Amino acid sequence: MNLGFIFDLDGVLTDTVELHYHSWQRLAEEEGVPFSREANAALLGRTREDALDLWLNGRPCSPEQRADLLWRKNASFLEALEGLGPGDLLPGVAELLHEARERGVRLGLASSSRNARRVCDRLGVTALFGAFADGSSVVNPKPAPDIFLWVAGRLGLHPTRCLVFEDSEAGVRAALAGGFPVVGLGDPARVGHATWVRPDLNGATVEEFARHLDPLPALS
Ligand SMILES: O=P(O)(O)OC[C@H]1O[C@@H](O)[C@H](O)[C@@H](O)[C@@H]1O
Ligand SMILES: [Mg+2]
Repeated sequence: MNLGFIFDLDGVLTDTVELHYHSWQRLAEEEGVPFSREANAALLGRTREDALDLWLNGRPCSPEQRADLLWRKNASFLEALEGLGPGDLLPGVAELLHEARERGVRLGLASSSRNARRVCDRLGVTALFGAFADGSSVVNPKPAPDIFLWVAGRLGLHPTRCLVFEDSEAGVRAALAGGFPVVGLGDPARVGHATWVRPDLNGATVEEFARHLDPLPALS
């Protein structure tokens, strides 16, 4: 089918947002600096390095300290990942992925995380994606559109034929900048500028999204 779905990972397919948050929070406690859930919202969709800059909030940091903080943050995240399994897909995700596959919708994954493959392997969904991009795939990260354009290219589809699913402000901006229609998932204060907004993917169907795309694809 001449239609693609491109998924962000953290906060869209699974709730690793919470694991990233706890890793940054733990680092903040160890360093004796402030951090909050509100501050964490700005880190969503950002690469580890860009997230560190936001976490530092202007505090000075040497290259050696940066490397140490990044290593510790990731070590703590990897530790938390050990408990992750196929049961941790968010509500509606497994159903939507499998319906899309059955109907021939081309599936792509576009995540800023360099742990994306490890996370998808744990969730048991890696093989569903015809194109897979992680935090090492493009030079310019979200909110630049590059990662979505790269995945659409690998799927062989024009951006207007691919629907992006995102939970972060940076990700929604990236998709819109690339000319993609985008479904923003979660708090409208964060993703309200998306083409459509939904609380999550619970109850989502291919038909619901496909009918928004012009020209309408024939669903078999
Ligand atoms: O540290 P990692 O696993 O490479 O992840 C980088 C980023 O990946 C994104 O998917 C998350 O939304 C961000 O919160 C995270 O900072
Ligand atoms: Mg996300």
